[in-house]
Amino acid sequence: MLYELSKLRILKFPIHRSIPFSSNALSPGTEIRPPFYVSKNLFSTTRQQQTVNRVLITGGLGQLGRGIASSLRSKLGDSNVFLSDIKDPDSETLKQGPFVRLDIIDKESIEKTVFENKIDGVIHLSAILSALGEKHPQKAIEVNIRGAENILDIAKNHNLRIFIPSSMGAFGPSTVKDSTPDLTIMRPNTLYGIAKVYMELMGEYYNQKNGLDFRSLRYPGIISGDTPPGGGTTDYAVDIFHAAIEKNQYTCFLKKDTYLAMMYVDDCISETIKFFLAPREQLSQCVYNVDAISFSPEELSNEIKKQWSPEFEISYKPDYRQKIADTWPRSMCDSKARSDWNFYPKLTSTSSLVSKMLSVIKRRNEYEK
Ligand SMILES: NC(=O)C1=CN([C@@H]2O[C@H](COP(=O)(O)OP(=O)(O)OC[C@H]3O[C@@H](n4cnc5c(N)ncnc54)[C@H](O)[C@@H]3O)[C@@H](O)[C@H]2O)C=CC1
Ligand SMILES: CC(=O)[C@H](N)C(=O)O
Repeated sequence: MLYELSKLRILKFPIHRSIPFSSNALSPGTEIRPPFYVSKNLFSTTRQQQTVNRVLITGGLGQLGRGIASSLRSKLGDSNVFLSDIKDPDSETLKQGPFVRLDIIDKESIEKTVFENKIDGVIHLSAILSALGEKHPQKAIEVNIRGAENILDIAKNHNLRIFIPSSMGAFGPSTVKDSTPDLTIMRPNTLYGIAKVYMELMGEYYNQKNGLDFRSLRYPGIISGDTPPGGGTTDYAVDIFHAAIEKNQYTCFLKKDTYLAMMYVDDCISETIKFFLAPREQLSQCVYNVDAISFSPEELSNEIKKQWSPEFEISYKPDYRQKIADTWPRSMCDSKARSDWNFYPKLTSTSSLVSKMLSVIKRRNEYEK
């Protein structure tokens, strides 16, 4: 079925005129009412719904959104998963299910979408990633901090289950770098990391105080062959494959011995959906580390040489992203995720990752010819 953008795009707003907030502007006895879809703590502070049936995904046109939507649609039904983004989708994406154009800063439109479509779960992916955030600090604050505040507030007021990915970027230079535990020092020095820590703490606060069903996973760098990464410090581990296939050469923006925690996109998606749909009783905490593989650019390039071409050449030209990478974990301890809700990534070696990435990109290039 083709879901028409124009039908779902919020064009036919009920005209909501703002009432001047000076008491002089109101006649005595005037009642100030918020629009019908704006609610305030409709639900008791402890009630949590047991299932989710209709889900809104924000920031859904980035590296992870379409894959998460497609996997969730296979479980909940195509029409029950609403993809949204500030960007417009391509026609292929529109064919797959409902799409709404939403800016995460526009709280009123998000709340209206939630209300009108009987949304009971949110996967909030809108973000400005680490490297982009250091280049555009105001944008990072706006999207990562104000955006998270908006969506958490809506989830609290409408009793929605909410999943927001955190990141290994929530850790900082003073955090232990190997097998970083769930609970440890968190003093990140990027705007991205600071926003993630704030989001985690606000989610946990609403969980304790208002019973919000808040869930978060601290992802490592996510590696995908068919969707490009959105401006992070771990992007090299995707770019290197495209460069190898296209020109047998890559200039890496990190030093050759920079180890970072990583995960293949299929594992990220399947484990995220498992976690999002898990019964709340299975979860002993709101935020969990998840991890799969750790490698350096040199190790990755040696494996590419082995599996793709011995002629593949890599050179190193570290830039501002090196400073960010130096503050992040080489690996994270995810034992709690494994024992509580059975987190189980399938792709856990550099050689299997390289073989998977090469086959996905080659297949995609063939298809596009
Ligand atoms: N991809 C990765 O390696 C990792 C991702 N994460 C987290 O997972 C989540 C999703 O990540 P990706 O899909 O990789 O990010 P991405 O950068 O590829 O996509 C983010 C999306 O947010 C949208 N967006 C930006 N400003 C917006 C606004 N004002 N309103 C609505 N949408 C807006 C963008 O258009 C984009 O489609 C983010 O929270 C990210 O921090 C965490 C760790 C690793
Ligand atoms: C690990 C992340 O959060 C992301 N990939 C980034 O590099 O910013």
